[in-house]
Amino acid sequence: MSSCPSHGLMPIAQAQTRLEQAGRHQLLPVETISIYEALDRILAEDVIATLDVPPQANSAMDGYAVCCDKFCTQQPYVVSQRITAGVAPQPLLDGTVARIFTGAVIPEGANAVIMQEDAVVAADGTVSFVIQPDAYDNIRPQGQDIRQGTRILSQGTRLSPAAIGLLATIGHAKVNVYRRLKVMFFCTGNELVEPSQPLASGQIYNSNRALLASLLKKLDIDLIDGGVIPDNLEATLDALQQATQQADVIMTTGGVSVGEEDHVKAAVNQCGRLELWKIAIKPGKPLAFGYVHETPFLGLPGNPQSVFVTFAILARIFLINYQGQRDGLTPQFALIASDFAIKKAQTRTEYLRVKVVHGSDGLRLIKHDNQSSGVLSSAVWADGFAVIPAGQIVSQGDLLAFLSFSSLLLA
Ligand SMILES: Nc1nc2c(c(=O)[nH]1)N[C@H]1C(S)=C(S)[C@@H](COP(=O)(O)OP(=O)(O)OC[C@H]3O[C@@H](n4cnc5c(N)ncnc54)[C@H](O)[C@@H]3O)O[C@H]1N2
Ligand code: MOO
Repeated sequence: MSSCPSHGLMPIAQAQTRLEQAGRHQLLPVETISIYEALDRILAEDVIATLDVPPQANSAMDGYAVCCDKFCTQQPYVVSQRITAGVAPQPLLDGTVARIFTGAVIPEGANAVIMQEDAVVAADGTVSFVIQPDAYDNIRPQGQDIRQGTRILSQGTRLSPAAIGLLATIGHAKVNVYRRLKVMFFCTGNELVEPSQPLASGQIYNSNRALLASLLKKLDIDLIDGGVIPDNLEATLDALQQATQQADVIMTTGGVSVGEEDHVKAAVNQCGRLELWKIAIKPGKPLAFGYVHETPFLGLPGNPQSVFVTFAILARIFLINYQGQRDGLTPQFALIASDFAIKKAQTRTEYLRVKVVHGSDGLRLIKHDNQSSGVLSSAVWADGFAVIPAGQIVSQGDLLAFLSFSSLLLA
């Protein structure tokens, strides 16, 4: 295990690269599904358009299709045909106009559409116009959206509502995607009690189970909830080994620190190998990554806020790469002025829970007073994380990288 020599901790960027490479090394099978089931799934092939969209030039307005060469605004025109959306028009007769509606195909011989608001219909049914049209006015040309033969979506795209709409635009009812990633997850700790059960002295409610399940669902992961593993090595070994039969990836919370009641690391070392441990991240330092036999394993620290941060900053990278995602891998961040100061530099890069507020001179980041790794309420209050790189102090007004929760969690 390589690590940062000064503090025995691996820099976050190095851990992220290792996790990305490990995730890319894995391959999921491909399946064909309906586009109506495909939201948030990962495309397993490039999609090439087999037709132009729109397939024919059509009208952008309700009005009249005209030929604007030799056009005269004073002249009354005979309306020689009526073209509605969905029908094939006849060629436009010389010296006439066609009544046309939005989305209807432009007839051969017409090269502009005049809106009906700019037309005057006489009692005899002829039409004159108050404007002189230019060629292509109010015409949506063939292939304006998509040209036949172009790649419209790339392998590795997470299918958004717009991407699914685009597949339908070119007539695809089905799409090839990677099978959903199966993650089996466990919480560890003798102190844990499930919500709704009575709480005895020394016990706490298991919040990581609900938290981690929700974080995984955000990535469209197929969950297997393994429940709680008690704090002993045999139970931990059993649970991890059984999980290799059921899941693509195993995740745990807790038990990765240095106390003799922390058995997860020891169990992974016994039935597999640990590749990463101790990252320069605050909170979340004891994040562990390795393999149980050959099944990838992610051990998140037990503190609920450490679960949230290590999931968003580290585990997510491994998971989305394993899912096959190759676009949008880097969360978007904004640089926003800090409304607070940090006078003491840290040895770990810190992810502070902050809110974005409107100050008199623009946006500002305010931080919650309680940044403890055991605290979840400040994460509900916050909009995202401000990143304070290891070794840096912050003065009021400094620009900080702000990562919104939505950019981190919507994959
Ligand atoms: N001597 C040292 N002690 C600790 C170090 C260290 O470097 N030296 N690191 C600290 C840091 S940083 C962290 S983070 C924690 C991580 O410890 P573990 O991953 O072993 O987690 P646990 O000890 O099992 O639990 C920590 C904390 O979180 C609570 N917890 C655990 N699971 C849940 C759950 N499912 N729901 C709610 N809360 C949970 C648990 O009760 C503990 O309070 O280690 C430090 N110690
Ligand atoms: O790294 Mo721990 O998560 O600071 O509390």
